[in-house]
Amino acid sequence: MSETDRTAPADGAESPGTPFRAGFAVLVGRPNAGKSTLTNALVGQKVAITSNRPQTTRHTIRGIVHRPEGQLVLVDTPGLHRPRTLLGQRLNDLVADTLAEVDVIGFCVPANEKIGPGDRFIAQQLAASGNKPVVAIVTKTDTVSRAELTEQLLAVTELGRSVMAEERAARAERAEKAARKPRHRAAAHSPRPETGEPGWADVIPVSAVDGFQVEALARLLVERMPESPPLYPDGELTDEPEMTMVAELVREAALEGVRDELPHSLAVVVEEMVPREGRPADRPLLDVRVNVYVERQSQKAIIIGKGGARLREIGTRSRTAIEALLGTKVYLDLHVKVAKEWQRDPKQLSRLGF
Ligand SMILES: Nc1nc2c(ncn2[C@@H]2O[C@H](COP(=O)(O)OP(=O)(O)OP(=O)(O)O)[C@@H](O)[C@H]2O)c(=O)[nH]1
Repeated sequence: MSETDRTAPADGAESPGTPFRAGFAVLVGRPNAGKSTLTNALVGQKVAITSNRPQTTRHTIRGIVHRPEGQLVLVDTPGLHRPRTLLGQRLNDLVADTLAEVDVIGFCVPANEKIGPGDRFIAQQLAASGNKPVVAIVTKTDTVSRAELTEQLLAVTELGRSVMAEERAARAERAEKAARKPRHRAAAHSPRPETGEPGWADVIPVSAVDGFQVEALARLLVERMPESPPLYPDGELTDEPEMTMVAELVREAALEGVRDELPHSLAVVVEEMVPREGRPADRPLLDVRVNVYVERQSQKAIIIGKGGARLREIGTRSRTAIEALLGTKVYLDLHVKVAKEWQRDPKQLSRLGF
């Protein structure tokens, strides 16, 4: 892309003297914290796939928020987890890589659930991850009373204060230890002493459902971006390849109404998307071939259902969603395959795009 492509937007909406800001933000939080829904609310169009099952977002999906004063490239990550399987580890690596690349981190904590070990674990990771500002976002405020919200805001603020203070103490201790070792003495002088109250850069309550404070959050995040021309042309909402979004739609439909353990054992790969030949120009048809991978024969049976009923349902539901996404008629060819222990097999993982 040439420099001229990256200059300020043609509408000239920003006021003279105010520098345009652009950069990257990521929303993290435990599964179901409301990250995908908030991404959609900020971007203003459905790009990330939501469902009421945890862990539907395996791929990093970017939404782009355009505002007169700046541009926010939003990366939606999977939930940050304690690693259990290799897949969990991969997800965590993905999260760590993403954190290193962004300008600001939004830490989502739902208003309607007590802060748990999962939240604390993520908060500690964020504190340890270094110098990126972390904005704590209390999500789903429409589900609680004012008093409950106040209580949660205080609890989240206190969580930030405690994890940041612990991290600061740990760093000071490490520096002191290093200073006692003669060969590290020179390096021990370099870290600057940390000043100011430890804690989150900001704490903000939002509701993606009724829109409460979504604009305020967008402004707050844009303010944290570096001065920069827009990174993407106006109007571009996502740069996620269509195939990944199609895979996410099938995955979402396949997870609907099935057992809790299935989400971890399910991967969706779009093998092919090709326009059907010989169709009239005004009535195109897209052939989409998709494989759904499960780990065990028993899981395959769950997906397929009695007499293939569930698979037909999944097909219809995801085809409708894909047609809406791509704006064209779709013929969906859906297959369920068993890929044994794929969660623990690095070769299979990379074949499936993880
Ligand atoms: N009432 C209410 N529900 C919300 C809000 N935001 C999200 N939800 C619901 O909470 C559930 C989880 O939301 P997601 O956006 O999928 O959560 P997530 O953090 O992306 O979840 P993972 O993909 O599992 O990491 C869904 O059922 C949403 O409809 C909100 O502002 N208000």
